[in-house]
Amino acid sequence: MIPRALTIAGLDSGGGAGITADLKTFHALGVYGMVALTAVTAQNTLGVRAVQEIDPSIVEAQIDAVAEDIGINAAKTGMLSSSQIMEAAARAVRKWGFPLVVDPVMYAKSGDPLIRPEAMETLRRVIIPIAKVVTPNAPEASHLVGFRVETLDDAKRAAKVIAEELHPEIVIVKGGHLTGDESIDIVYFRDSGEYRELKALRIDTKNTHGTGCSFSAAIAAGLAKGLSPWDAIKLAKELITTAIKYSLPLGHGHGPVNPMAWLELRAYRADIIDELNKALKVIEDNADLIGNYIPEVQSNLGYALPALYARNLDDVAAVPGRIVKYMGKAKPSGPPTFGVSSHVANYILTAMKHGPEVRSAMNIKYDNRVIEAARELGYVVSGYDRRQEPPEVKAREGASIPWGTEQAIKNAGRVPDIIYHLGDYGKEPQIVILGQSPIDVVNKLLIIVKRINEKRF
Ligand SMILES: Cc1ncc(COP(=O)(O)OP(=O)(O)O)c(N)n1
Ligand SMILES: Cc1nc(C(=O)O)sc1CCOP(=O)(O)O
Repeated sequence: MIPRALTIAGLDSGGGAGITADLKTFHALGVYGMVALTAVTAQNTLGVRAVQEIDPSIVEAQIDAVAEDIGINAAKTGMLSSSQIMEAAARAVRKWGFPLVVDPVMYAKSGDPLIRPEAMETLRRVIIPIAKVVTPNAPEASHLVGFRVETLDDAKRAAKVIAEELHPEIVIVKGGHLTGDESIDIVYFRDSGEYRELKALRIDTKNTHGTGCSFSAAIAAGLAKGLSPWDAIKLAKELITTAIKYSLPLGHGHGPVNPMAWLELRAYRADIIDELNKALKVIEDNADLIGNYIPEVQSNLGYALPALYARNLDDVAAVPGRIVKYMGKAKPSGPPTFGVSSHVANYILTAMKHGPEVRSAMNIKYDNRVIEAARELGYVVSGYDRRQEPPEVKAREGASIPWGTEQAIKNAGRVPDIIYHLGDYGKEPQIVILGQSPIDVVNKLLIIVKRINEKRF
């Protein structure tokens, strides 16, 4: 049966934190998500404007309702703003006995408070002691222990104090607010007294709204799936690092992290390979026609992840060993794979900066008839002169094609359908056909080639 997890948390109307972040995270990890809503916040990326707490008896009733009927394999708490809500949640947790991850939410990213001052003591006395895992960031840990947590040594000391004084099984003092090239979380196991560290490269972004929510939800999802606490924590660190890397630049403040990236990246990668395979089949079905247009350097057909995810050459799939000319026919050398193209991938990544929907391209042999036919057919054609390439660009590995593509886009005033160059010393002239998908590119090529063939007779 599908694992089931519950979030006991607040609603962020901006969709970045609270229950919406939690549900996205649960589902990204293949866990069915349920909600016990504790508060409605009128909130966006800039701050919290208003809060309406839910009646504590309704919070408890929500937990009872889903526990009785659907079952809860693990849960997490987020915003618990009052002592009464905390007492109600704690009663239900004790009654049903599921493992609990506590994100001790105190302030929003904007600095606005999400807990009543008098509830701080209830958080310490009632909620944290029933946690399997508690996940304070450095400022939250400081509030819980009464000293400033600014260094890794402070974080270690705070984790031990929280475990010994408040009795959760595992304490994670998160490193997001600390400094250094790496974000290091300190994990402390109360029973064994053991410390472990979780490290990830620090990602330079202001769009971190919902980080703590998604991280704690991911741990709860891992526990719901039956992972050991340590495996659940490691999985959560991977998910949140991906969610921050691909966070969304929305709003004017701290944009939301993107837990769906965990799922979307896998789905898009599979889809891209499928689409390339379909287009390569069309090339093989027209191998004689297309064989005449394979250049000396061979051809490649590339397809990039959507703009949010396309950062470098590894995010573009193409044909390893390229599309060769064999016995006069076009023949893909191998199955489409990510990270195997540099030339075609660079055309695509540069074009995407100007037209994010243009995610595919194929290079063919330069032939003046292709340029003429493409123009007659109404395609936008634009060239660049490799001989004009500045020496500093030439000297930089991999810089020539981005430079040339920029020139061609500038000349056309938009991303063209066709980019060509007439070569340089030791560089074969090329034509590159661009499009939204590999099928779009191959269709353009076939339309052009058929037009040339029609004109011959
Ligand atoms: C309703 C609600 N719950 C929790 C938060 C905290 O989220 P955020 O401000 O992004 O901070 P972390 O998730 O990183 O701790 C909130 N703002 N609203
Ligand atoms: C070698 C080469 N040069 C091209 C140019 O346009 O200058 S296209 C090309 C072939 C494709 O290369 P890849 O497999 O790295 O995409």
